Amino acid sequence: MELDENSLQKFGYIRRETSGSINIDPLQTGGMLTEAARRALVEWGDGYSVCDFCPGTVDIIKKPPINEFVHKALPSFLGIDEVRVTTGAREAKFAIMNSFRNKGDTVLLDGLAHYSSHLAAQRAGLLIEKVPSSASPEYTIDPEDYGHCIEKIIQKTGKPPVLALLTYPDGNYGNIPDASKIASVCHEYDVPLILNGAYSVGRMPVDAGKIGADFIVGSGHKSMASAGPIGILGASEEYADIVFRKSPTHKKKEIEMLGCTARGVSIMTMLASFPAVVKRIREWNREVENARWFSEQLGNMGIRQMGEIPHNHDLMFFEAPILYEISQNAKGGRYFLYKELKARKIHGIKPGLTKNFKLSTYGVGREKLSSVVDAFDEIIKKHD
Ligand SMILES: Cc1ncc(COP(=O)(O)O)c(C=O)c1O
Repeated sequence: MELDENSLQKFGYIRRETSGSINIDPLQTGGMLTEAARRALVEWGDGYSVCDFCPGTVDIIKKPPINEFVHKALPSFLGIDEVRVTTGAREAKFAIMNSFRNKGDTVLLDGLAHYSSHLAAQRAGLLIEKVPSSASPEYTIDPEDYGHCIEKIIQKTGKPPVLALLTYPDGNYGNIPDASKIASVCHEYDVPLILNGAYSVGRMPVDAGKIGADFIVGSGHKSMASAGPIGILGASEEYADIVFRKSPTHKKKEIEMLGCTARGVSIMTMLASFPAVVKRIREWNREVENARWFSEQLGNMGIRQMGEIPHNHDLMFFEAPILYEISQNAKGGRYFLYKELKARKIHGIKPGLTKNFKLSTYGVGREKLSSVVDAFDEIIKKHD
C-alpha cells in the first residue's frame, strides 16, 4: 500500500456509526463508560500516563491510587485475597492455567465455556475435558457432573485435573449455575476452581469467598464500564503465590503479568467507573426483572428464550422461527432483521442472524426495552 496523502485520509479520527442507538449487544452493554470514565479517557489517554510516579510495577502505583484500588478495593469487591489487573479475562485465565502447566495435566471446563477458556488452556499446554450441559432448551450444568468428570479424568490419567473452570454465567444462554455446589464438589478432590465472571463481575453481586472459588476472573470492557482491554484476576491466599510468583532476576516483577499489565488509560477508566459499578450492582434485581419482562414480551410473539426460565441474567438467547421464515422472502434476505432494527436505531443483534440470536438487556432500562419490543412487533406485522 502506498502511504500517500490520499490513502492516509481514511485513517485518523473516525465517528462510530452505532453511537446514539439503543444498544443490546451482549458484548457491549456492560462495558459502556460512565461519564467519569469518559473524562478519564481523555485525561489519561497519553501512553504510559499512569506511570508518572512509578514505584516498579503498575499495581503498586500510589498516585493515582491504583495500589489502593487493586490491593484493597478490588479484593473487598470480589471477596478474594489477592487481585491483579490484567489485559482481559482471557489473559487472566491464561495466567492461572500457565501457572499450573505440567505435561499431561488436564483442566476441566464446563461444556458452555467461552472459546477463550479453551485457547487459554491450549496455550498453556493443558489437556481439556468438559462437563456436559443438559440438552436444549435449558443447557444447564449439573454440579454433580463435575465430580463424575473428575472421576473419569482420574481413571484415564491417574490424577485429577489441575484446575476446574466454571463460566458464570455462560456467554451463550446466560445461565447461572450453582457455583457454590460446584466449588464444593471440586474441593472434595482438591481441585481449585476458577470462576469466569466475564459476564457477572461488575454487573451482579459475586463473592468468590462466599462461593468458595479459588480464582475469579472478570472483564473490565465487558462488565465493568471500562475502556478495554482490561480484566481482573483474583486468587485466594492459598494460590496467590503460585500465580503471582516473582521473577528471579527482576525482583518486583511478576512473571505471569510480564511485569506490568494494564499500564495506561484502561485502568484509569476502570477506576473512574468503580464507584458507579459498586452502586449499580445493588440494582441487579431490577435488571433481572427487566430481562424476564423482555423475555416474556418476545415470547408472546413466538420468539422463544432458551436457557433458564425464569431467567436470572440479562444475557439471553432466543430462537425466532417466525423471523427466519420472514427472511426467506424478505428484501435483504437474512440481513432483513439487522436492517429493520438499524432503521429503528437499535444495535446489537449480529447482521445476518434471524433464526437464533443473543442479546442483552443490561442497563437499557424499561422504556428503551419497550421500544425494542415494539420494534420486533412492528417488524413481524409489517412482513406478515
Ligand atoms: C464468557 C466469556 N468469557 C470470557 C470472555 C473474554 O473476555 P475478555 O475479552 O476480557 O478476554 C468473553 C468474551 O466474549 C466471554 O463471553
